[in-house]
Order: sequence, then structure tokens, then C-alpha cells
Amino acid sequence: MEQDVVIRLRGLRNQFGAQVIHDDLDLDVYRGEVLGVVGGSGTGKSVLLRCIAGLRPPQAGEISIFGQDALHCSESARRAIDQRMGVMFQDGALFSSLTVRENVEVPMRTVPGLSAAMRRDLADLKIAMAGLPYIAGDKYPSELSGGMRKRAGLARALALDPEIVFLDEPTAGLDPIGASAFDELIKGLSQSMGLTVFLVTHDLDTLHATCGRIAVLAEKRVMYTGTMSDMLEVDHPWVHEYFHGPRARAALDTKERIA
Ligand SMILES: Nc1ncnc2c1ncn2[C@@H]1O[C@H](COP(=O)(O)OP(=O)(O)OP(=O)(O)O)[C@@H](O)[C@H]1O
Repeated sequence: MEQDVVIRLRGLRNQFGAQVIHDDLDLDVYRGEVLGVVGGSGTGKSVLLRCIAGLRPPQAGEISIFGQDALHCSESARRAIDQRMGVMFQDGALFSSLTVRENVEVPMRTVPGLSAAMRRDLADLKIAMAGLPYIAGDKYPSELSGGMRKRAGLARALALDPEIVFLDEPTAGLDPIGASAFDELIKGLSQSMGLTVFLVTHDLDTLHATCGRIAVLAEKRVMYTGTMSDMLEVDHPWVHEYFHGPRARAALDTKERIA
């Protein structure tokens, strides 16, 4: 059966001044999958995420999202695309002067006809979906632990019932227990809501626990895509070191112990 492509990138080029980050980059993301995006530091994983999420335009190439040209459409068409996607940044990127509930309500303010009471109820639902206790809604970001801030960032990314969520290093800085709880949360949300997840990570445990497919950024493009088993067969030096190094072996041991 043909898979439904929700994000299609072709010939993408991103550069800052003379520094070319991506050149002729192609990638397809399928509906309902959790795609793990990996690559050495500075290979442009975050830049790619921001580019697809509409936060910076590429210098060249095509981005199609939900079958629509996301670069050359009207502003209202782009807004409609954006409303179907949510982004969670590394540190949650929450507004420090707003409570968690108010943060989660921010994207809802763009939706006409939602009363303040409805926004509040919906925000509480998203806060619960992200695994936070009800009381967290009244807290300010500075009053939360790092893990709770990430969950609050996830609740905000889920605010508009997105079909795609972008997660930038969701487990960075979490202790192993917090990280594996977050992995379970992502997996659960993806399975229960049919979410497509574009997940930038360095975390091999997260790749094992949540990702059906992996895309490797190297040499300015997506060099390999495939399952974890496919990655183990790749003989590119960085890919081999990453998937066969000591940390990879430890992650594999953990996975086998849990299975
Ligand atoms: N706004 C910017 N202005 C200039 N250069 C930038 C900007 N944003 C990113 N870069 C450069 O683009 C390159 C890719 O950055 P990016 O943050 O996407 O890498 P990454 O793969 O996510 O790295 P890491 O794994 O270390 O987080 C880096 O060399 C970075 O310095």
C-alpha cells in the first residue's frame, strides 16, 4: 500500500552567508510515523525543523505539507497549514510571564469563536495529555522542573490538535527516568492520536523506544533513511560510529532488557 506523504522536501537549500547547511536535500515524512532525525552537531537538524515549520524560509527547493506547496501559497493557506502543526522547542520556549495554562492558550487565541472558558478547558485537557498534574496549569515556567517545562512545551504544541508535531531534542537534559517517561508519552500520543512526529534527537534510547524510521543528516543532505536495523547496516563512518559505538550498545542492551 502506498504511504501517505505529509511532508515532502525536494532540493532544499539552507545557508547562512557563505555557510551552506543543506544542499539539494530531499525527504519524505509519512502520516502517522515517528521519524527520528539524527546527525552530527551542526549538521542542521534544528535548521531543518525550523524551515519545515515555517520559521525560516529556505534559499531554494520545495516544501510540500499536506499536499500543498508551503512556500508559495497565500498567507491564509500557510496559516491553515500551521494550525495543523505544533512545535516543541528544546527548553519549551515558554513565555515566562504567563502561567502554563496561559502559555497553552496562546495558539488557541488565533482560532475564532473559542470563548475564554473553552480555551481554559481545552488547555487543561492538553496539560493532562502531556502528563502534567492539573495544578501545574497555575504555575509559571520558573516554578517547574526541566522535565515539567518540556511537558508544558508539549502541551502547547498539542494546543490545536495538530496532525504533525515537531520536537527538538525532547529528552535533552532529562534524567534517564524522566527521559524514558517522555519517550513513552510520545509513543502513546503518536499511537492514540495518529500523530506524525518529526523528532530531532541525539538520544539513542529515544530512537529505539519511539522511532519507526530514522533519517540521518550528513554531508548537507538526508543521506540515509530507514529502520534501526537498516541503520546498523550502513557503513558511512559517522553513521557506523553512532549506531555501533558504546552508547549505541548500551541503548540496545536496555531495549533488549525491557523487551
Ligand atoms: N540564525 C543563524 N545564523 C547563522 N548561523 C546559524 C543560525 N542558525 C543556525 N546556524 C548555523 O547552522 C548550522 C546548523 O545549526 P543547527 O542548530 O541546525 O545544528 P544541529 O544539527 O541542530 O546541531 P546540534 O546537534 O548541535 O543541536 C550551525 O553551524 C549553526 O551555527
